[in-house]
Amino acid sequence: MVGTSRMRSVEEHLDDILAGVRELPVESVPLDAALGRVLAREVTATTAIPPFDNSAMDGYAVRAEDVRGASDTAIVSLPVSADLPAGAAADARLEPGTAARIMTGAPVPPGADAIVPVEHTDGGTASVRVHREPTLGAHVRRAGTDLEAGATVLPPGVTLTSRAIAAAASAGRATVEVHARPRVAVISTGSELVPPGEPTRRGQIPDSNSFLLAAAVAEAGGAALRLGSVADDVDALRALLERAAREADAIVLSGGVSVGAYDVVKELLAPLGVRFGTVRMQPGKPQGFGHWLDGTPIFALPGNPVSAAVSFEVFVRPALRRLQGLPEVHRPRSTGTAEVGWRTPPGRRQYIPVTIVRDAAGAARVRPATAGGSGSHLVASLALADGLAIVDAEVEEVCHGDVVEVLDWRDQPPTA
Ligand SMILES: Nc1nc2c(c(=O)[nH]1)N[C@H]1C(S)=C(S)[C@@H](COP(=O)(O)OP(=O)(O)OC[C@H]3O[C@@H](n4cnc5c(N)ncnc54)[C@H](O)[C@@H]3O)O[C@H]1N2
Ligand code: MOO
Repeated sequence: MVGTSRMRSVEEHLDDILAGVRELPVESVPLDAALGRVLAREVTATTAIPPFDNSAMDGYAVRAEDVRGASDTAIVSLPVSADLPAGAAADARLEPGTAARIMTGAPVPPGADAIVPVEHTDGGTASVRVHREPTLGAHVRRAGTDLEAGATVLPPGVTLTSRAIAAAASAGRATVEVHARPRVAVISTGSELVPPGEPTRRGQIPDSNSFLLAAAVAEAGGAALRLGSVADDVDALRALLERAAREADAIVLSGGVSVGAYDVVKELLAPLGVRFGTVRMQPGKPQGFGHWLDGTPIFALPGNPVSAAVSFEVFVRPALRRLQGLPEVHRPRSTGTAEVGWRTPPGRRQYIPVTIVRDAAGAARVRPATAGGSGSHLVASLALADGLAIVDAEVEEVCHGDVVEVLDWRDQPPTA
């Protein structure tokens, strides 16, 4: 349990979250709707791929021995005994001493063991003059050379790309079994918030978090339901949460989790068993996680925009990947060299937005992206960041030339 007395580690809080979410059910979707979805059951080939021996060239199917030695000075002439366009169903044997005109993709007739490309002939239709000898098996694409019938085309857990969808189609599948896409309700809390574009009076600011978090949900493969912002009012928040729980598989809130007098998120949710506490990280110190009355997981993230972005990356994104049945919930990490020095908070792991420049060999150089360093309110300059540098709690200062851990937002691109 997150105590208010003791700061927990990032890992402790994340373990709680991952233990508190379950893979969503499996559904069957047509290939047209499969992009970005996570495969739940393996796809096997209904037939061999390719399903039959076929020609890789427009030309003539022959018995290689019938045209052995053919050259510009020793032209071999054969009668054309069949015409086989792609899609031809004919399966008559190629009679010795004849050629079948054949197009790319058409089934190679039994008995033929080489294709002579049309360029090596006179292109005749009644008979054909061959002026180059093919090697045995030339330009014949054998059945099953891509995959044998029954073989695994795609294993469970893969995110379906355009290439993976093509593989499923070629395996004779019209639908695939995938995990449901998590529907995630996003709610900002705070009486100071107004929808972007509307006039603000002193004290008010545009709600950026609900847009940040909804877009981040989509980037993580979920379907966001952005319910906007709600004032610091318990009844209004309760009504919105009831709707969110009905319509979504998870709820992400921002704001109202610190120690302020109007932190309604805590006021409403703590009595329901949602656990609030502090995590040894910066930004993102105050965190809440638990479940609504019907079991819908609720993430209560801090309201500062950089804190919300970092908290989503560190806690919500892994959970959304778990809900989708992805085997790896973490984004890959690498390292980078600090191009400038910066201060880090004592006793808390720092997640600082950085620009990342890679040299030709892939080595990364990083520098803080937000002009004011790691200030958790620096939402505008957050847009300049390529990722986060992660600095251990024990480190008090990063010096020019130090190697730091790097999480690159450009790695593991959106699942949809
Ligand atoms: N006395 C203390 N005060 C604070 C502490 C603390 O330990 N003791 N912790 C600070 C830290 S760290 C953070 S992070 C914030 C978290 O506060 P809340 O989650 O309660 O968030 P709010 O107070 O509602 O807002 C904080 C900040 O962010 C702005 N904000 C909120 N929502 C949005 C939004 N949707 N779009 C754009 N900006 C938003 C809000 O206006 C505030 O400026 O608490 C510190 N305080
Ligand atoms: O921890 Mo707060 O999240 O610094 O901004």
